[in-house]
Amino acid sequence: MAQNEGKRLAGRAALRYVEDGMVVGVGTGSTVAYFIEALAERRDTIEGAVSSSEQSSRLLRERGIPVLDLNATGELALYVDGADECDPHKRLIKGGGGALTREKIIAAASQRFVCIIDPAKRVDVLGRFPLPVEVIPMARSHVARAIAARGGQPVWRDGVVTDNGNWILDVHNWSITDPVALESELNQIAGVVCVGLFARRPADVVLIGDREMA
Ligand SMILES: O=C(CO)[C@H](O)[C@H](O)COP(=O)(O)O
Repeated sequence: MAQNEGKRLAGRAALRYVEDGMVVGVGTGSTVAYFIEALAERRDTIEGAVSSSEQSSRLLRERGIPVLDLNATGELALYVDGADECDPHKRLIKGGGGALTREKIIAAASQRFVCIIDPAKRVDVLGRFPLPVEVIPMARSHVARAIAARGGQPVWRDGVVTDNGNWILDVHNWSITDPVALESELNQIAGVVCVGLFARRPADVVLIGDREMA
């Protein structure tokens, strides 16, 4: 299956989790763009969406879907987002699109996290995709040294500024055998805003193309 077709199928398949009257949490990326396209067909039946990025907010508004403030909506029933990697325990690497912090906030505030991926995103062990870490700009070198001391190879995503005004380090060559422990450990480094590991709060449902992962 071509990768884009897998993304399109997954984006559409997530519609079956959308219920009337919902406020839907919406992630970021090319797979999510397909979901937003499908969600537009339901725009008259839902209340609106909470968006994880300026990019998704723009797409939602273009499709006539109201973008709501998470501070006003309370907890959400559903969050739909893509991922860069997914292991057999539904733990994820996210943040290839740079929206990891807002994505993690919405995932934490949602009862059900439906992750939509194409088959190429499945891995046995996380870490082939470089792990994104959002950092406060003045802490970039400090965090990079701390990560290097733990065996990772951080590379600054030079020129990229997140929606929160921060920078991103992409950590290469890490075979992440204990993602829950690593997520906790990296969160302790001063200057780290968010780690793109979604292991402490994994996805609840993973749709690979239009098929649900067991
Ligand atoms: O985490 C993300 C953005 O921060 C995306 O979900 C991830 O990068 C996958 O993107 P795509 O659907 O374009 O392959």
